Parts: sequence; C-alpha cells; structure tokens
Amino acid sequence: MADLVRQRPGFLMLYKFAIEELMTKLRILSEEFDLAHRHDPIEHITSRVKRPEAIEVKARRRGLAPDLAAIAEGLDDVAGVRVVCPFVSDVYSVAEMLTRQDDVELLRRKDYIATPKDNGYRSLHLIVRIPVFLSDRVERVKVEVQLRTIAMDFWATLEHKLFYKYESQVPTDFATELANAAGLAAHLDSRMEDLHQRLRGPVDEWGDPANPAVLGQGG
Ligand SMILES: Nc1nc2c(ncn2[C@@H]2O[C@H](COP(=O)(O)OP(=O)(O)OP(=O)(O)O)[C@@H](O)[C@H]2O)c(=O)[nH]1
Ligand SMILES: Nc1ncnc2c1ncn2[C@@H]1O[C@H](COP(=O)(O)OP(=O)(O)OP(=O)(O)O)[C@@H](O)[C@H]1O
Repeated sequence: MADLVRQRPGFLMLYKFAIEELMTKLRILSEEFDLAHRHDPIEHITSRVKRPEAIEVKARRRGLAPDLAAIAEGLDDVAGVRVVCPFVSDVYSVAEMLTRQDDVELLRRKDYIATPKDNGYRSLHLIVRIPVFLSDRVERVKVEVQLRTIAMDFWATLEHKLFYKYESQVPTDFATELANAAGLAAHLDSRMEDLHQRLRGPVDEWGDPANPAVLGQGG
C-alpha cells in the first residue's frame, strides 16, 4: 500500500495543497483577529502529510482495501494541521471562525476538552473538507485539524513520545501518573484563562477591551 501511494505522487500532493489552503486561512484569522482585538488567538501552527508507511499501517489496521480511493475515504488524517492557542477560549474561537467559512465543510467534531480521553488527552478535533482548485478540476480534500492550548500540547507531545503508540503496554501506575499530569495541565489552563479574562475586562461596543490601562495601552 505504501508503494501504491508513492507511485502516485499526485495523491499526497493534493493533501499538501489542502494543508497550504488551510494554513493560509488560519494565518489570515490570526493576523486579522490580532489587529481587530489586540490579541492573537494562535500561538503557532504545525502540519504534516502522513508518511506512506504510516498510511499503510493505519489502513491495514482499519481493514481498508488496498487502493487509493479506499484510503481517501477511510482515513481522515492523511493531511493534518495542529493549531496551538494561548488560551482555551481561543481554541473554540478559532474553531468557530474556521468552520463558519463558506468553503469549509465540517465533517466531524470531537471535543476531547469537554470530554477528555481516559488517559487525560485533551484537544478539539475537527475533520473538515476544503476545495483545492487544480488546473482542470476542483478536488474536495479532508484535513484533520487538532486545536489545543500550549499546556495541552506540552502534555500530548510528551505522552506521544512516551506511550501513545504503545497504549496497551502502559503500566497502571504510569497511566495514573499521566492522567494526573493532564489534570495539572488543565488546572493551569483554567488559571491562565481566568487571568486572561480579567485582564481583558468587559469589552466595549467595538469588541475591544474596555480597560486598556490594564493592558498597558492607556495613554
Ligand atoms: N498524544 C496523543 N495524541 C492523541 C491521543 N488521542 C488522539 N491523538 C491524536 O489525535 C489523532 C486523532 O485521534 P482521534 O480523534 O481519537 O481519531 P480516531 O480516528 O478515533 O483515532 P486514531 O485511529 O488514533 O486516528 C491521533 O491520530 C493522534 O494524532 C492521545 O491519547 N495522545
Ligand atoms: N493533525 C496533525 N497536525 C500536525 N501534526 C500531526 C497531526 N497528527 C499527527 N501529527 C504528528 O505527526 C507525527 C506522525 O504521526 P503519525 O502520522 O504517525 O500519526 P499519529 O496521529 O501520531 O498516529 P496514528 O497513525 O495512530 O493516527 C507525530 O509527531 C504526530 O504528533
């Protein structure tokens, strides 16, 4: 299957283009929101096209037929974008601003912030489909968008390194430690969110903080 993917470079190129389209949308939201509200809701963005070998492993695990149409249909994360936000409220704002765009079709939404996974994993996942305009046609391509805070990303990145791919082998006491650590990260997020809201204060009729002095912007 990995060879099949490699032999058709146009297949993965489509996902690369979809990522570029989505990254442009996110960069525009980031810059414009910052200008309008004096707060950038995006800390950083990363992306990846899944490697042919990883596509093969996952396609086999899912029992997919060995053809590109089955992979495109059956795998949602061949193209992946990860948006890391300063605050939890930013995660939901960015998701909302992205999914209300006319050409972004929301296929699935999993809120692992409202309902964390048993191991403690928290993030908001969206599967979206966006149009990619080619020389002779338009292709609608799926992209997995993971939105999370810096604290959630810190935990998930280290957990991925330690355990994610070896879930069944995690000893119980390790799993408990890990879930506790995720709880600490969530607590930190909630304290930082509280500070953020207090610093912003009530917003005026333009959507700007009514308390610029507190942000160091008062005359
Ligand atoms: N570090 C970490 N990442 C996770 C965890 N769960 C999900 N993810 C990430 O989120 C992606 C999608 O996970 P889900 O939304 O649960 O999707 P799924 O199709 O049910 O699960 P997968 O077969 O893992 O893709 C995964 O491929 C990982 O990149 C986790 O427990 N730890
Ligand atoms: N949506 C995404 N955006 C950016 N990076 C991602 C995304 N999903 C996974 N990654 C990163 O890509 C790297 C390779 O991950 P891989 O393609 O093997 O998938 P995975 O999501 O970790 O696992 P699985 O294959 O079980 O879904 C990892 O570092 C992972 O954190």
